Amino acid sequence: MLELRDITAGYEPGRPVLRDVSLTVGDGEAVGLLGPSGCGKSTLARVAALLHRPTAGTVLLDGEPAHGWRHRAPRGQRTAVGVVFQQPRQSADPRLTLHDVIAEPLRATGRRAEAPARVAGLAATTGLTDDLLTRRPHQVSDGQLQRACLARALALRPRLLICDEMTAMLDASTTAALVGVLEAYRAETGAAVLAVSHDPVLLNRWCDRVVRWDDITRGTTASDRPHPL
Ligand SMILES: Nc1ncnc2c1ncn2[C@@H]1O[C@H](COP(=O)(O)OP(=O)(O)OP(=O)(O)O)[C@@H](O)[C@H]1O
Repeated sequence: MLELRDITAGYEPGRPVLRDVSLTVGDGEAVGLLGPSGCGKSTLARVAALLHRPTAGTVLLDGEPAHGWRHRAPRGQRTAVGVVFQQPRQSADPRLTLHDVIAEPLRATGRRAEAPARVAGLAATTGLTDDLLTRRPHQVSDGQLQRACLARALALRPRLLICDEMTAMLDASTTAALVGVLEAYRAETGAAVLAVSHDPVLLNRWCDRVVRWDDITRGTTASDRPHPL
């Protein structure tokens, strides 16, 4: 489903935060990626989701190399992948109602007509009531907003879900609810998952296989570099 080959990526020329990282997620497989804070997990997740262009290496989705990132990614590749980030408030437009947050991918792909039925179904799946759907992000809790972000990630029925510390800021019951939603979605659709976290207990419970950052990188990482004084 997803193959990351010798990925090098960063934010400033000549200063990669990760180097020569390789990782594969098979069809229908749930892979956990475990690593310390700051090593580059989120950066790699963004590369895998075609949101951040690597400086070197290849991203393959279903064996097809990716050539475009963000809005330049081909629609077929972009819509095959759903992403949930750690901070829902940074990834949801504060002007939109939760209904419209969830419907965003449908609107962006010209499928607006499907939104009412699809959003209602996703809201039920993720435990959002009609009342919450009419509110804006600042009028709901982090957990409620993250439920909407997960619903948004599922809106186009992705075949790969990338969850970057999806539950890091949530309480135990919301964490269990969201992981339950994902497991039900996988059971129904056979989708694959790449779950990024620094919590081994969660990843071991949730994933078929857990890989450690040190096992997938051959080069130095941000955390290896000396900090400037
Ligand atoms: N937009 C950015 N611009 C510049 N540097 C960044 C940016 N995002 C991340 N970095 C830097 O890249 C390095 C890796 O960050 P990244 O968020 O990928 O790590 P992480 O393993 O996901 O960390 P955490 O577990 O704390 O979320 C860090 O040194 C970070 O400061």
